Amino acid sequence: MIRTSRALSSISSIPSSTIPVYRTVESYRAWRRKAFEEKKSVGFVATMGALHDGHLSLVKKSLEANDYTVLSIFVNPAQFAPHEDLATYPRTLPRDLEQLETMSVSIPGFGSAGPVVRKPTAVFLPTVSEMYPSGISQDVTEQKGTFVEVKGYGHQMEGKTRPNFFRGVATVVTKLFNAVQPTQTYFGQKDIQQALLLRRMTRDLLMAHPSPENVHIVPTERGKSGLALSSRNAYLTPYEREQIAPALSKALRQASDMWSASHTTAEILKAAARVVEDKAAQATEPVDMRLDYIQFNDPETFEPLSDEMTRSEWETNDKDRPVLLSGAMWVGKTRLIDNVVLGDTKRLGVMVEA
Ligand SMILES: Nc1ncnc2c1ncn2[C@@H]1O[C@H](COP(=O)(O)OP(=O)(O)OP(=O)(O)O)[C@@H](O)[C@H]1O
Ligand SMILES: CC(C)(CO)[C@@H](O)C(=O)[O-]
Ligand code: BAL
Repeated sequence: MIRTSRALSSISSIPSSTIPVYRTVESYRAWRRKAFEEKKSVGFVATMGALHDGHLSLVKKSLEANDYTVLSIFVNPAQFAPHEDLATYPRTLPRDLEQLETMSVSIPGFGSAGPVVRKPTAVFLPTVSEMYPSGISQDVTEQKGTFVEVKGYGHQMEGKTRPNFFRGVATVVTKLFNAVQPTQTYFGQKDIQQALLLRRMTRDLLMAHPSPENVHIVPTERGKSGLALSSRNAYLTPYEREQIAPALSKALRQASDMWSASHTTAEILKAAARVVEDKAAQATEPVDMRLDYIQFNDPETFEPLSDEMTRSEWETNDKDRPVLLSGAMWVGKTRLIDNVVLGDTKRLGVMVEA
């Protein structure tokens, strides 16, 4: 086990934690060098904090497959548009560290060796100036320095409503990969376009840490109502969370059934929009809910399927290729997203559920 106590000693404002917390690339790299020397694998989960069971499912996958697991917590200004919620984004560091401290997985030992218990090994918690040495503005026209764009794949789906979002994500994740140097990394299916785009980025940039085949996608963790867990759910009132927000996953489930029954995408999207409209009409408390989009998209190009496309026709063209069915919905000022992969999820590299 690598000794890391020095990592904590210079940090006064960080809650005390049994997991070493690194605030600088330099201090983290000293630890990472030793892991390289020991030939230990390092799994990595990138987050913006406010951890929930969705994040923890990614950490669990990493613990199961790697000697060490590193999680980053960084609320990245570059992926928020100036009018978005950077200032109010939930920040719950003490609780995040507590949750990580309670996590462990037991790995069966080989031969006479007993089981090995693995716990999260390190948290990377950089400051904004550490991540953006040239400074960072949320206004793209004022930005200076180096940015990463995955051209042709960031303007559809989520990118339509959030035009500079993927530029901000690709930039920060490139920096995080350069700093953390992971062997394997884990992203959530909830943000499916992000995960697929980042895998493409590792391929286009010839990355080795991680290599594209080591960018894993973990299925979406949901509450009992079907609502996808998300840090932004914290913005919702209990009524919105329990009664209103689940309309999005309900609309997607119905759309998925209609796709199986080979309706056209146009028919399905109309019916899906009605699920959300009906929920708004039936609300017993004043709510402001609005569908942003529900779409069927090609998982390779992210382009929308034609209005007349049906499952039978899609499968005639390319039998095993999955389709992305995704959506976004506003509940007041909170924007929620969700998706379902139609067809063989394994072909997109989505891991099977535990
Ligand atoms: N419900 C979930 N199931 C599985 N993975 C998830 C889930 N929610 C988030 N993740 C994944 O966790 C990683 C970090 O996400 P992030 O910190 O932005 O949390 P989030 O809940 O997605 O926040 P937000 O509400 O801002 O979308 C991403 O790879 C994301 O896809
Ligand atoms: C990948 C990520 C941590 C980059 O800031 C963020 O977009 C997220 O949490 O999904
Ligand atoms: N999970 C995606 C992060 C964002 O919406 O900014």
